[in-house]
Amino acid sequence: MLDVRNLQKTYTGRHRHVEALRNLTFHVGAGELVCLVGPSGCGKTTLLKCVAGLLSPTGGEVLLDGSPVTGPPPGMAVVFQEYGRSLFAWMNVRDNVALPLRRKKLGRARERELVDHALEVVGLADAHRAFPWQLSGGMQQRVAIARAVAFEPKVLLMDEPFAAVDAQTRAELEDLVRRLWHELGVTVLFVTHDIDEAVYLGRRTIILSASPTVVLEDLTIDLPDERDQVHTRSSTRFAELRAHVYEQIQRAKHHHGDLQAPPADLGKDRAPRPTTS
Ligand SMILES: Nc1ncnc2c1ncn2[C@@H]1O[C@H](COP(=O)(O)OP(=O)(O)OP(=O)(O)O)[C@@H](O)[C@H]1O
Repeated sequence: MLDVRNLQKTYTGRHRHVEALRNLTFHVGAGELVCLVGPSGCGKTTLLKCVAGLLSPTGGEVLLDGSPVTGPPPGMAVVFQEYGRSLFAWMNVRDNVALPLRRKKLGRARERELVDHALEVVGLADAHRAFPWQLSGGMQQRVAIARAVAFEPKVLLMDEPFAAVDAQTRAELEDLVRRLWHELGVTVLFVTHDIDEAVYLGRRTIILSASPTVVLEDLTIDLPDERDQVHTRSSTRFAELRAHVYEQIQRAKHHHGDLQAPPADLGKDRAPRPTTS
């Protein structure tokens, strides 16, 4: 479905060159939910923008179903962290959600159907006439998610979408993403700097090194598929995986792409079984 091959990105300015991504290769299968985690400034947003076709890589390529991504592909939707900036204050919830559908020219009835369904699944059916500034941060982020859902994407890219909401709202939104992923069968690439979130959400977590960035580890999250905030997070396996990702991130902070990635520490009893795909 989604292939990132030898992706490189160097920002070139008049006085400054920043090699953000050195060499990234990974594959996301259809219907997977994969998290990307790494130290602050390691290039997560840069990577996501390249995948979304919003930024041209310096080298390598992104393929969606075998076709190179050279601009925003029709089957992709992105949810950014700054929901406040992605919603238009002068449009009500319904119009904000409907906005990207306009260029699909689906006809009014179908558009209404998609918007109603999207608002229903994110739990905002009653708030469709409200304006963004009348909603809490968590509700505004739900509107941004509804907008992505209404678009019926094959691939949903999420860039630290819950970084700005409180812990309780974050937990609710995490469960919402898992539910949507299950119900819609959409492929999700989820960027986060939150280690718990990276373990809780998906079946795989890709751990990135510090910039210039390479893939440090592609870790299988072998938690049962039925997850909930209380039992999953208090399970022994969750704690083991969390500790492992934490240690890897600590290592990642000192590990730049110019070094050979050392193998994951498999010697300890509690170490998870990392896989590379
Ligand atoms: N437009 C730009 N011009 C020059 N350098 C940039 C630009 N955007 C990002 N960078 C640099 O590229 C590197 C990666 O930035 P990026 O925002 O992708 O990292 P990140 O992992 O998303 O950061 P954070 O965890 O803080 O959100 C940083 O060194 C940053 O300064």
